[in-house]
Amino acid sequence: MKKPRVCIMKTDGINCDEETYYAFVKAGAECRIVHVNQLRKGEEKLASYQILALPGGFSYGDDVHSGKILAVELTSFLKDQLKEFVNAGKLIIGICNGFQVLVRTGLLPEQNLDCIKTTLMVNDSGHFECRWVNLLVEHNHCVFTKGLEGTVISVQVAHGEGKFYTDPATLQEIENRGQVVFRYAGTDGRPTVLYPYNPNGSLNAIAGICDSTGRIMGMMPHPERYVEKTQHPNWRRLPGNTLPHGMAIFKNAVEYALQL
Ligand SMILES: NC(=O)CC[C@H](N)C(=O)O
Repeated sequence: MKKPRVCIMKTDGINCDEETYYAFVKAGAECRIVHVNQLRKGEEKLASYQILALPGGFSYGDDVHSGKILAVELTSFLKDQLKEFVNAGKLIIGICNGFQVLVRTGLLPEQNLDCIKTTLMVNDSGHFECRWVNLLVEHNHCVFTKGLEGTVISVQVAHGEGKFYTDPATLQEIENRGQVVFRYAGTDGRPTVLYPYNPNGSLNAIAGICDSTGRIMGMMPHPERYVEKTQHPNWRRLPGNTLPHGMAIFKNAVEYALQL
């Protein structure tokens, strides 16, 4: 069977590309790590892929603002290719720094490459947060979380600028359209704005959102860091049949991309 192709975008400072590669290969995809300069020079084309993954890391050292420079590169030099990719019904996932890039391009929340409506700002704690958190998966139309809706999953966060923030009207729009995919949850599985369960002070406990088609998704936590059972610190105490929680996200993407 033909495997969907994933373009894992790389540039200076990105450091989760190999883990993302591993997760997508495990989910059944064929992956290539593509430097943004290869796309800029025309050596690679987004059109030859079905999934675009923007991995975590510190692109350009988080200079100016995390994800900003890569976002400007994408909107300045690859705008037409990105539009074509999105209009073809393909999938985009942004993880952590990738989510920061997606909001700064305007692809999230609403596929509008000329309008930035949301941001990810410095954590309320004022420092980098690197640990496991619980996420409640919302019931919505997101392609990546099919079958996970209503469950609470464990994943890692590792960021300094992860506080989801926007103006009240946009927040309301995102909520009304059901674009919230993940919320930070307490030990009872309910969304919370309280630290440390909500690691950054995100509005409405938002940890990830998608666009209105459900095909573009960004999240601050790292699902690619929980695709093997033994990556969980408590794995010996988990029921034997527990699937690593991050895996479903990559499997859903690959399954959807098979039809493209
Ligand atoms: N792990 C990451 O992607 C880091 C995200 C980002 N550069 C931050 O610290 O906010």
